[in-house]
Amino acid sequence: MRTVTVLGSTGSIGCSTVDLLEQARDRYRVRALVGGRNAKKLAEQALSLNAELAVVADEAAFDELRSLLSGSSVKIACGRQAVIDAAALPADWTMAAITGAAGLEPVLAAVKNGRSVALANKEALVCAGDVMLRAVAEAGATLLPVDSEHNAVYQSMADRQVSQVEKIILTASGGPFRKSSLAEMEAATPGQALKHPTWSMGAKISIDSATMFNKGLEVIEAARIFNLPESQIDVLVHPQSVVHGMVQYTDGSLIAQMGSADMRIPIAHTLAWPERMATTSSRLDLAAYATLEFSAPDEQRFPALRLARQALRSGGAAPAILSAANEIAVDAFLNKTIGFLDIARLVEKVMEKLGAPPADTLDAVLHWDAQARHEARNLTSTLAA
Ligand SMILES: NC(=O)C1=CN([C@@H]2O[C@H](COP(=O)(O)OP(=O)(O)OC[C@H]3O[C@@H](n4cnc5c(N)ncnc54)[C@H](OP(=O)(O)O)[C@@H]3O)[C@@H](O)[C@H]2O)C=CC1
Ligand SMILES: CC(=O)[C@@H](O)[C@H](O)COP(=O)(O)O
Ligand SMILES: [Mn+2]
Repeated sequence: MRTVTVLGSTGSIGCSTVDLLEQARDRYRVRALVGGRNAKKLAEQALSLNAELAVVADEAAFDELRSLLSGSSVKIACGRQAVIDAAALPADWTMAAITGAAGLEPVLAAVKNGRSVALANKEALVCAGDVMLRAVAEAGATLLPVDSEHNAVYQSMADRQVSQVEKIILTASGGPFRKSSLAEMEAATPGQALKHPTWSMGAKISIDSATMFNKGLEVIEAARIFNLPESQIDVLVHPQSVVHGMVQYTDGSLIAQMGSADMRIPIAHTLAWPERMATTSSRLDLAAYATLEFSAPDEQRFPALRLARQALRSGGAAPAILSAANEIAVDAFLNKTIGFLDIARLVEKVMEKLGAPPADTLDAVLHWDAQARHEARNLTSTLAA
């Protein structure tokens, strides 16, 4: 039996992970499940999987969790430190699926165990790349990419001919505004922006897909995971989301990974790695697709890609600043405080103000994350006025 922990078990990736674990009860024992504030879902999952521990980050949700799990053998805890402590419990495999920089310290705690960490939480690697990769190396941990594009590239590099890689290609659906004019995007509502054309995901990443900050964050994530410069990471808009990522080798071979738009496929790849496990996910019916389209992204309508590439080239805290400012801007857009195109405007302004100071320690990353949030909040109120 392998032991597993799921950080962010109540979210979109977390629920897909729990679904896979429920189908393979004989192979995995659940050490800890961690949620933000959804005590009902967390309790249901903990009972279904007979988890040793269930932790809810929000202390206000603790009483509900306690009453839902009273009489069961599941231990319970709450609060930020309890989340980090749960992540630190030794588990053979940990799913890191808390959204945003809130997931950073829990991921680092899991990495320190020196086992396998399946990384969905791209913001953690974007904001603290050096710190995380150093921790992975020091602990001898294995970082397995869950993000569909990175998992695709990882699978396409299975023969490990890394020195023969010319470039990698991340595909992008183009989001709900792929064909929209700037005027339409200026007036876009949260409801429209949340409607992803191909994937069903949490709110934050759905908005990131609509602005294409998701792809920008993914370029930075790929640079960290595959140790490649920004110039060797291409983005290709592919509205069908059938091809998830590709690796072009120096001999001209282009190896791609394909699959239906179901995150249980890459999650299963990391859960069973280095073996494979069966899933019930729908199989691709390529004959049902008349065409597969590919085109270059439009950086005029989607400045997020340019900003992320700039942050990656600048280095230091620039990616952390971009990601933190984006988190605040996405919240403000969802709360209808700012408009859709204001998200990128606000991030650019915060980047201009804070630049790219050094960030080679966790404290420095957290400091610049906090500064960026502060600047972004100030700008949000200016835009709202
Ligand atoms: N969804 C997808 O298909 C993909 C997601 N990703 C990445 O995976 C991560 C998760 O995305 P997704 O599942 O969509 O997001 P969701 O919003 O659906 O889920 C987020 C999870 O994190 C929990 N959470 C939020 N804040 C905290 C906190 N402070 N402490 C502990 N737990 C917290 C939430 O708990 P609760 O709901 O109980 O409040 C929930 O379990 C993101 O980084 C995203 O970019 C990457 C590729 C694909
Ligand atoms: C499923 C996944 O990995 C998401 O990151 C997805 O790629 C988002 O879609 P976009 O390609 O529109 O950003
Ligand atoms: Mn992705």
